[in-house]
Amino acid sequence: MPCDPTRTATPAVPPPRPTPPARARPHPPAPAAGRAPAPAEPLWVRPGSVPGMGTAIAFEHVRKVYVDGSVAVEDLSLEVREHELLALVGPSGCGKSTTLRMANRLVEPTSGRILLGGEDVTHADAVGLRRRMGYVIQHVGLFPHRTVAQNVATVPVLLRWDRRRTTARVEELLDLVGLDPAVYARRYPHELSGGERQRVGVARALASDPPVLLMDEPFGAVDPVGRRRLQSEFARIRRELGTTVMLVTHDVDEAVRLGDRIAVLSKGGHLEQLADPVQVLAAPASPAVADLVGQGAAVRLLALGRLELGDLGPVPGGPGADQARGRAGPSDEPIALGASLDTAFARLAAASDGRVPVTDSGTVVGSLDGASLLAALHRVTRAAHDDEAAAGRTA
Ligand SMILES: Nc1ncnc2c1ncn2[C@@H]1O[C@H](COP(=O)(O)OP(=O)(O)OP(=O)(O)O)[C@@H](O)[C@H]1O
Repeated sequence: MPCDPTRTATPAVPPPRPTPPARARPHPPAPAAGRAPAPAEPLWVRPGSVPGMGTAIAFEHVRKVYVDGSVAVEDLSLEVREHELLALVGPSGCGKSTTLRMANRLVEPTSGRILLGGEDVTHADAVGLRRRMGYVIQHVGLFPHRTVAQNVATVPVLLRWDRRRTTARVEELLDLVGLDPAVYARRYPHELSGGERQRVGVARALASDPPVLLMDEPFGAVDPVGRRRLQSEFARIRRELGTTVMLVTHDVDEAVRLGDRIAVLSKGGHLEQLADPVQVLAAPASPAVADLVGQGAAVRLLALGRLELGDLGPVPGGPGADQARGRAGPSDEPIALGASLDTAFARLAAASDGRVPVTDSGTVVGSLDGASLLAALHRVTRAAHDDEAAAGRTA
């Protein structure tokens, strides 16, 4: 992950945030027994929000040429919507990290404009800008001689929060990322596993509740199982906080699992496609995207598609049903309408007779077999093609 060597990612003090909306998070985490009471003001003020409400970050014709003449990003225009997670994927060296680092000016753009919440920050004070954005990188960069609690408290201390508020915040964050403060707060980074260090890095980046979080291969140093767990926990945290996230990853599965939208880049920061995960998988906009999503696209789509009524065969035992095969046996546990297609696939594979009853609010509304699963997959793919075509018409 190359960068301008003169620049650092020192977290610092964010400007005051606007008064939170009255619709604060409905269930703030309760402080654990025996801990310092939570301060009167809510620690989490941003409710989980729907993406697409406005533009959080806009890149306008941004270009980066490094001092040795390498053109990392030729001419990139891209918008990150408020509250969405935009995943940047693409082959090694295509300019993902450069793009991310231009957002917080760890790398200075050569030309073009970058807007944060509508404000042109291309020439704003870079340190001040970084104070408004969390930043998580693969090798977390925890301070080795500070405890976990001190690491997480880095920004609150810079913000001169009082001790009680800082302690409450640190404990809340550690709870949030699944590390028991009683066990972990006093440990040092070398006393943690890679996955635990990664969690501390995420907690530290979230400590001041930044509206925007930049993440560069944040789970890259973790083994596949731990990575999967971290991803789902992070997805949950993000849903709760409504943080806007720009995530760089090599891992298409990670982009599909976490991204509201995916930006596929090719060499020179060329934007090949910017679309939701289903569209990228089912309707790749160019051979470069098709190449990136590869042979696994159909399997990945299974995880994204949902079972709908129109996909189903007749109700087992109902009119028109194949009576010989139709009735659900005790081992054929029904599956709910709206279940993900990969769950449906797994259930079907285990079914005693290749058919699974499907229920809606407890009532059997149809049955699932191989043909219906295929129909569902085709439906998802067709819809993605239609959406992509519509996007092309309006572009
Ligand atoms: N400080 C630098 N000086 C010169 N060239 C650089 C510098 N940083 C990056 N580059 C070049 O810019 C291009 C884009 O690099 P960048 O790190 O943004 O790509 P990437 O897509 O994040 O790659 P990876 O996935 O391998 O991390 C590459 O060709 C790289 O060699």
